[in-house]
Amino acid sequence: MSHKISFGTDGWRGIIAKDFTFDNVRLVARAVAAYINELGLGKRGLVVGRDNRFLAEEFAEAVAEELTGQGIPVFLCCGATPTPVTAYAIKLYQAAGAVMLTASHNPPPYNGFKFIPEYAGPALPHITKKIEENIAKLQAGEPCDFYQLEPAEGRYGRLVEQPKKESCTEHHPFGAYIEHISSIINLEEIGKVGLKVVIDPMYGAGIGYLEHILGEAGVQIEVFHNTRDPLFGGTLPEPTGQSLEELRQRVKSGGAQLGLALDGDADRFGIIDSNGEYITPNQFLPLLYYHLLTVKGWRGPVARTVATTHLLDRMAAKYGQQVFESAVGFKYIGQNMLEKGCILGGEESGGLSIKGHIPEKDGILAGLLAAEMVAHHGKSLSQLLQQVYAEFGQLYSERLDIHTTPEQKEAILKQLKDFAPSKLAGQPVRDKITMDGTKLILADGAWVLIRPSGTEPLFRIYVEANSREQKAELQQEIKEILQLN
Ligand SMILES: O=P(O)(O)OC[C@H]1O[C@H](O)[C@H](O)[C@@H](O)[C@@H]1O
Repeated sequence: MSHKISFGTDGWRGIIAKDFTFDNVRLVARAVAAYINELGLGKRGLVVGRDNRFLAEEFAEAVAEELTGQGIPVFLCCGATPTPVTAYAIKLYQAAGAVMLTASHNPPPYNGFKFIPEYAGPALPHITKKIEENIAKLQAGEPCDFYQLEPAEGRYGRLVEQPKKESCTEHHPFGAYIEHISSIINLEEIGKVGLKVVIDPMYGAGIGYLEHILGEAGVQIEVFHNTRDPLFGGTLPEPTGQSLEELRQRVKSGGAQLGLALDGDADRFGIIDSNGEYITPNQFLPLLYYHLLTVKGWRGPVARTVATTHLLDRMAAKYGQQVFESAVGFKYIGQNMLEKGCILGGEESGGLSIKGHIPEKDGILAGLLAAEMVAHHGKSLSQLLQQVYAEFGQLYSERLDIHTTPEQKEAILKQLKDFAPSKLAGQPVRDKITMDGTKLILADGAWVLIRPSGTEPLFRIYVEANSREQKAELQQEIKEILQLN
């Protein structure tokens, strides 16, 4: 039976054994091979990485087999590998791209397939469209235009030449990635100040990274949830305020300066301050931009999505810099970073990267930057935040995730088409942006955005306001208008 396989906000996701079957994974791998060979890049090879989920090794081997079967050498990463490390390995091996098998922060029954092109950031829609077309052709029994390449030697091309388990680590991009990261982060300064950091890799592919880098730098480390568990301890591997309760407790009870968490494939970050407070991405991104501008002395634009805080815009304005706004998805941020020379790209869902790194979100990098900021300023992140608020004003932002039936979803989408209120919460609507959902900007700078998620069966309502009261009022009004109460 043929399944509809499509690449959403960030890759194809499916339930293991239902949609995410060996047959389908092999099919998508062949479609990727065809795409790479159509470009004439096959000989450069593809990196294959995978997270810690159920049957991860077996799925990665199946992908490697299909790729090598199409004449593409494979750099198979040994062990669970974070998405940003798999992406970095493309640069390291000068490969034509990478396949990353992960369902990121989705529930345990899921797995996923991300294709990362040679620029080492998430694939843009025109690329995934080509892969989807190849999938359809293969499903219909039509041949794709494979280039006739010499098949690579052995099952895994270059890597299978040394298939012994003990030599796997030699091919792990871990060491090179750490060296690269160490050239971006001031580890010396972090090591000097006697920091204590608690780390929660959420049983995911990021196990070992933050603890190794910070530990080597001389930071006192406490780590938990650092064994493989495809059931993620009964929770979701998503580092949000609600899911980081244990990290919060451990930071407070252990007198640590920071708590750092990663999602299932370590491309997203979660940060807990010394007082146990969850620092949201919308708070951390402005802090980081400020750090890059004032401490590192960098100058350059910032890339954010429509759903991300406008506090970044206020900073950019003060420093005479531009802001590039895009639809949700790090693929668009990555593109803006590459094309517009942004020094920071980030989004409210917990993804960021900076100049000098790959255009892919990286939770490990984010955690290390948080440690660098705390070490440099000798202050907690919430103290630093107060400083930023004093200079740029405070904004209150929140995202509500609303579960809908397919019928409700259709009805809301219809309603949104002509959604153009002249006022919201008593403020005139100044602007309407429809690049992803509907965003309404009010005269006083507050804004709301309503959009369907591309990764979950949800509608998201984002609000950013000038006060807590205004935020609540806007949320209530939007829910009433869309009949979501
Ligand atoms: O809001 P959604 O469409 O569900 O997307 C939420 C997030 O999904 C993935 O993690 C993407 O990599 C992110 O770039 C995106 O922000």
